[in-house]
Amino acid sequence: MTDSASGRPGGRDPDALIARAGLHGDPNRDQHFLVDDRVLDRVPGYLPADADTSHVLEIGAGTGALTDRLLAVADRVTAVERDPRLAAFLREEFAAAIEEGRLRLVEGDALEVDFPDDATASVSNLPYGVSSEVTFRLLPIGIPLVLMFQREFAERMAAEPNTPEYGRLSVTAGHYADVSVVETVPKEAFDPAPAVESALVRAVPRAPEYAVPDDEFFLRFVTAVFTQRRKTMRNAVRNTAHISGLAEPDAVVAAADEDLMGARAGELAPAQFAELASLAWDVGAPEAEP
Ligand SMILES: C[S@@+](CC[C@H](N)C(=O)[O-])C[C@H]1O[C@@H](n2cnc3c(N)ncnc32)[C@H](O)[C@@H]1O
Repeated sequence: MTDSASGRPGGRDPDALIARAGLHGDPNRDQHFLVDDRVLDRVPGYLPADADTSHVLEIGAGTGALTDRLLAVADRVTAVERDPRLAAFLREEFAAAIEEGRLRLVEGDALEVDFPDDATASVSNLPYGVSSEVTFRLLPIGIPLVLMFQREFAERMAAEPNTPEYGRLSVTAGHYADVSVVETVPKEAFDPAPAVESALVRAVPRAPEYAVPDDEFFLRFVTAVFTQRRKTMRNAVRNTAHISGLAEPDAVVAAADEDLMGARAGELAPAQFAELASLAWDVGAPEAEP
């Protein structure tokens, strides 16, 4: 593909896009545009080889540098952008793709707009201020994701038990998908440069290797006990009933395996949380709304 506006080989030049948009990224609006062509060109390739790219969803399209690369691999792209100035620019810059029905631009907040029902994958350089909320809107859809995060967040998402990074985020993200960090990205790859390094994560959806009686309760239970990660599970289960919604936390502690109750949350594998959450569901009298 050639950048029709710049004549460069490859996708549209990210610096030229910013110049044409005529604005500077505003960090207060989570605007850090990816300007390293090599990174941009690699991003869509992190989708699994067998991913269906018929309809790719992009959150936070900015000046469209990634949108352009997505249009090169996808049949259709839906791009969400909250900033009206960027949305207006994208409509002009990508008028041909919009006209052809290959690009749909949704101007609005990614936390509020409806995502398309038939999206087959999402590839996004996320607005970091809402990356967690957006990710937990995307994960339950069950499509492959390639998402850029702050590096620390990415590493927490992909962490294994018994590491400092392992926590609520690792277990809850891992409930929906196999999560891995596929590339770390330096600050200089962005304009303006963010305060911290970034990383690209791939999430491949799959059913968890354990069963839980209720997804919502499982996630709530895990969230609750990790608020007391320095305590034994025995104390964490007892002290966090107001979060997990357990009316009878002592009954859970009494019925649970001694070894599990003596461990700390950071030492338990997802399947062990599932075992405990199932027990808690049966004997702990969870309330619907804590
Ligand atoms: C990190 S920039 C990425 C821009 C572009 N995709 C790129 O890679 O250069 C995030 C973009 O998300 C937009 N944004 C910020 N908050 C948003 C929200 N709540 N909903 C939708 N877009 C948002 C910003 O205006 C910005 O364009």
